Amino acid sequence: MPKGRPNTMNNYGVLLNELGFDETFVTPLRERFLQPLTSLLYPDCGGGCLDSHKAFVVKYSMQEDLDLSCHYDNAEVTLNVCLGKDFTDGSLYFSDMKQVPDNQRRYTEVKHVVTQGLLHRGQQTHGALPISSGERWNLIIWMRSAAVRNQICPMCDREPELVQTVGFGDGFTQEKAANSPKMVEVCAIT
Ligand SMILES: O=C(O)CCC(=O)C(=O)O
Ligand SMILES: [Fe+2]
Repeated sequence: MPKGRPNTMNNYGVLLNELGFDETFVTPLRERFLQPLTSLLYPDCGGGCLDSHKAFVVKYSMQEDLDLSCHYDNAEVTLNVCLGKDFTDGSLYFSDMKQVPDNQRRYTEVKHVVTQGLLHRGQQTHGALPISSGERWNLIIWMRSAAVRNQICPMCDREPELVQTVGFGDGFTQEKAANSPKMVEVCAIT
């Protein structure tokens, strides 16, 4: 079965839509359980009107990716769940929102506990430190709000130019008919 990379940063992992998990698992999780929380926590960045997502599992091991460099997500709000397995080190770190210049950013390390989920703004810069043994697997859900990203692309900070696609694409929509097809942005960085 052909298999895509989870995103352009991680080399190892799996996209959950390729396993058919969107309709059965991720969409109900987002709508029923995550959006009530994100509405309260992140009303400033679309937490109350999330309407699509990109979900994937990332894998780190001694022979594969060890860490993830500092970045922001193609998301308004992100859920990151530590699935295990056994590993040492590999903490997450968080810094300021992407608008803060590199040389003024402060960093906080967060030890991620297996089974626990962590919500954060997608545009807050973050990364994962190298593991020093074992395997680290995380479920990542990049949640998106068309109402927010249709105004300005969160990856290039410009007005989106749209091309038609199937599925959620990168979460942009053409604000015409309610049932208009989903669109993907041409400069997508995922
Ligand atoms: O490995 C992690 O826990 C972070 C993954 C991440 O930040 C991402 O995929 O956007
Ligand atoms: Fe990320």
